[in-house]
Amino acid sequence: MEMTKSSSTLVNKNTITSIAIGGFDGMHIAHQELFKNLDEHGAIVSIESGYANLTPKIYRQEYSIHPIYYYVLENIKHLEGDQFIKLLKEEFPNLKKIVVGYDFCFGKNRKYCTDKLQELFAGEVKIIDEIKLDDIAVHSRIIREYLKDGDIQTANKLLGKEYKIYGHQIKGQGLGSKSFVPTINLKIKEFLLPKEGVYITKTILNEKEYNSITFLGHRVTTDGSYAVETHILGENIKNSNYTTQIKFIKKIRDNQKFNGFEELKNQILNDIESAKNYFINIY
Ligand SMILES: Cc1cc2nc3c(=O)[nH]c(=O)nc-3n(C[C@H](O)[C@H](O)[C@H](O)COP(=O)(O)O)c2cc1C
Ligand SMILES: Nc1ncnc2c1ncn2[C@@H]1O[C@H](COP(=O)(O)OP(=O)(O)O)[C@@H](O)[C@H]1O
Repeated sequence: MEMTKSSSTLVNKNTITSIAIGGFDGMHIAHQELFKNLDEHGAIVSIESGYANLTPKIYRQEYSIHPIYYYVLENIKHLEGDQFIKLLKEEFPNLKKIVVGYDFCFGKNRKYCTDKLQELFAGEVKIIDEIKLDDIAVHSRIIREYLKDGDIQTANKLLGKEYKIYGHQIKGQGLGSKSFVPTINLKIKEFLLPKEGVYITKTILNEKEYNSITFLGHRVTTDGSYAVETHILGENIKNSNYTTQIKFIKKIRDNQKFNGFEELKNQILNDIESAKNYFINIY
């Protein structure tokens, strides 16, 4: 049956018969493997540690058709095993099945793991073996490391999608259009930012997706401040109030200090050529 995306605010918890439990920052391919084991009345129980920065809470539902219910780790981490199961049964009275990964632990001092879950829960417990891709274990902390290294392609493989951040447009130095190329300057709050450098990206503005190039880093050649700036390839777009989304595809080069604006401008024009060639070759 074709299922449509359901927000947890619209789904009655009484209808839920299966749940997957975890942190789910990233909604990566291992998380998706858990979700495949849910039935059509399945839900995601997301335990919020406060550290999520790949898919912060309000951005997570986009990546699953199953409704997500959020619980704050601080409020449940003291529970003994039986109290945790009791809570789940109170929350989801018709719960028949729980899906977790091989490393799932819960409760006081994380002393209850999958064996205890099987012992304490009267229904079915499905445990997913460790998911790896090309011998790399798929975990949000591993994906964060690849992003911090600028290895977007590996991060994207593990995510099963292009890493995407959301930001608000802010005013830049006003140098871009005059001395370089026009850019949209962004303020990014909740998302992990990849390593400083220049990236091939796609930018979504007002639901339209554009090919783009994005600089992240300290503007060591101009004012030294940290910036996230996107240039839309082949278009001149005015800054606007739209929330902007950036999808990362590939790093072109590291951040660099240039001897003057002329050199920086020449390099930016080269970067733009590389990005355009990339998009020509994939289509
Ligand atoms: C594709 C691209 C690459 C960039 N690379 C660098 C760089 O390597 N080093 C640097 O200091 N600034 C770099 N910048 C940032 C420029 O310094 C910045 O665009 C300029 O300061 C204009 O800023 P404004 O938009 O706030 O006016 C780059 C910008 C773009 C669009
Ligand atoms: N590589 C993996 N293979 C199998 N299950 C996993 C894997 N990564 C996470 N899980 C399971 O997914 C759920 C969410 O785990 P979480 O700790 O939020 O993920 P991560 O390890 O990526 O931070 C847990 O039940 C966990 O056991």
